[in-house]
Amino acid sequence: MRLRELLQPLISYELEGNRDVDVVGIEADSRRVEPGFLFVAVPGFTVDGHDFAQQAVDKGAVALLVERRLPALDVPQVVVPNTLFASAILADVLYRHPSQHLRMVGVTGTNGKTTVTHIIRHIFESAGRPTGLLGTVGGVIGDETFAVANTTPHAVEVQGFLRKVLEKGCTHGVMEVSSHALVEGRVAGVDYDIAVFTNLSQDHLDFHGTMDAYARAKALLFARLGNTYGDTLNNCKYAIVNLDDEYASILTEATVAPVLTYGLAEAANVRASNLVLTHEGASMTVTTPSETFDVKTGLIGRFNVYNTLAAIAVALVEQIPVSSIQSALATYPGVPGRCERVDEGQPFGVFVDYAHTPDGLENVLLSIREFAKGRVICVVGCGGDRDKTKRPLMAQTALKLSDSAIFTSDNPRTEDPESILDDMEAGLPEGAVYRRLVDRREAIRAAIFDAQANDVVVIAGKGHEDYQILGRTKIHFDDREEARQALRARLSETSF
Ligand SMILES: CC(=O)N[C@H]1[C@@H](OP(=O)(O)OP(=O)(O)OC[C@H]2O[C@@H](n3ccc(=O)[nH]c3=O)[C@H](O)[C@@H]2O)O[C@H](CO)[C@@H](O)[C@@H]1O[C@H](C)C(=O)N[C@@H](C)C(=O)N[C@H](CCC(=O)O)C(=O)O
Ligand SMILES: Nc1ncnc2c1ncn2[C@@H]1O[C@H](COP(=O)(O)OP(=O)(O)OP(=O)(O)O)[C@@H](O)[C@H]1O
Ligand SMILES: N[C@H](CCC[C@H](N)C(=O)O)C(=O)O
Ligand SMILES: [Mg+2]
Repeated sequence: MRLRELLQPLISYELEGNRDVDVVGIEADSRRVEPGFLFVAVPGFTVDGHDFAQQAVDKGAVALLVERRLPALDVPQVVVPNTLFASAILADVLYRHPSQHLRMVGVTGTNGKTTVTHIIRHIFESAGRPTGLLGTVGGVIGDETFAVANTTPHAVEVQGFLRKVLEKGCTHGVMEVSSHALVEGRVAGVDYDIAVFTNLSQDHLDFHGTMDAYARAKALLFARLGNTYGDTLNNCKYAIVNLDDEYASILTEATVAPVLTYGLAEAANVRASNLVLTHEGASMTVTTPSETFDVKTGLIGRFNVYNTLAAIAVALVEQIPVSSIQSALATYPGVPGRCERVDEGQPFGVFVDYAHTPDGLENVLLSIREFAKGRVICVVGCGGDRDKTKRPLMAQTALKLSDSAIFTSDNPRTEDPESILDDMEAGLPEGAVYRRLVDRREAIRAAIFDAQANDVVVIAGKGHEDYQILGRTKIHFDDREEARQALRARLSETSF
């Protein structure tokens, strides 16, 4: 595509050089530039991408998107105020606006995004609407899966993925939209039809600074929905918001689109009542302005009632028949690494879960306590190079809501694993009883060797992850495999 065509939707930019060069790709990492690419110079948190422009040109970049003009480079330079946002718009143009040809659902919130997007995809596909999915666990189109580096990747990856979704014949796209992505404009070129808010609680304060700024980041998704209600179905935009969350009004006030609320509160448009929560799942009655029906799901815990309601609300605005929603929920297999059972025939429960925030941990432990007949044993750690303020809170939650807490490493990244554990311990009261085992394998083993009949072991924080990041190295590590190995060893030694 010629540079002049690519730049068409940009409102304000300066360009020196030939507008007619042919651009075949866009890339913000000089190391991945190929001949014919436009290189995007991003002033990052660690280094400044402008310093790599020469390297990009040497590798064949035919144009540069920059925030300041760079001297002595013999390719056209497009100067814009914010290269991240501008590159997101250009990626949408390069991939020929895939989101405009799909019904696009974006799900944001601190916890539950992965779960809600997976349930939505399952309902859509069960109702004959092929749906591409993008999020923490990866990209999914039909039977194909694609690895991703981030929950919401860079704009070029997002747009390239959506183009694939469209080309594979999908009618819908559903994706997790992280607050980082919203602030950095990774989805600035995506035309969402439905925005969903799950909840907001403490996380990522290292990035956003305050809860207020974090909430405003989430609201960006809702601010972008237009007010085309009443148009053809393809143009209807909806905001779907958890009314029981204390931040709900920030989201509803941010949008001009019609709002459909969900929750347990009387006032919610899609409301659940008659909840029956067991170790096998949940059943509930769902009331909407026009009908009342029962649903059953294999997902455990009150928080999953919210996730289920969010997905039901989306399905309803997409006019999926209630019977289809009911049968899809009843057969939903669950999300990898979210309350995933590990069963080797032992007489106690073992769950691997992705709770990595104080609220996530509280929710999963409270849910498990509701049905655990014996003790709850919790193995948990906190990620390095991430929000430090959540560490003491997660340790307090684990101590308060479990009978035996074992603190260990999550992904320490470039931090000293022992000092992350020190941060966790700093929140604990004098005389608190817990164990500290920095080696995650040892911690999982200790929990499984400690468990007695009817106890429940919860291994929290890493869920589906099949790696551990130590320093800058990624090693293979999977909580489910580790639990299975420890269970086999235990069962070979102990007869219950
Ligand atoms: C805080 C954050 O958003 N960081 C992202 C950011 O990193 P950064 O600003 O430090 O990048 P940098 O290293 O300074 O580099 C600046 C620019 O120079 C370029 N560069 C760098 C070196 C070089 O040799 N050549 C070159 O061109 C880089 O490609 C980049 O464009 O830009 C990088 C390139 O796009 C991202 O990979 C990186 O995400 C990292 C991996 C990350 O872990 N982000 C997390 C915090 C994140 O985004 N998480 C959210 C939330 C998850 C959730 O809660 O659901 C997510 O969506 O995953
Ligand atoms: N609605 C919810 N409210 C509170 N906690 C939840 C909710 N849904 C899930 N959780 C907890 O949070 C963990 C992560 O859930 P999930 O992966 O769906 O969230 P996410 O928003 O995608 O997380 P991430 O920010 O890492 O992408 C789960 O394993 C569970 O412990
Ligand atoms: N999306 C979350 C995942 C955290 C998972 C946890 N295992 C960790 O590595 O901190 C984040 O980027 O903060
Ligand atoms: Mg996720």
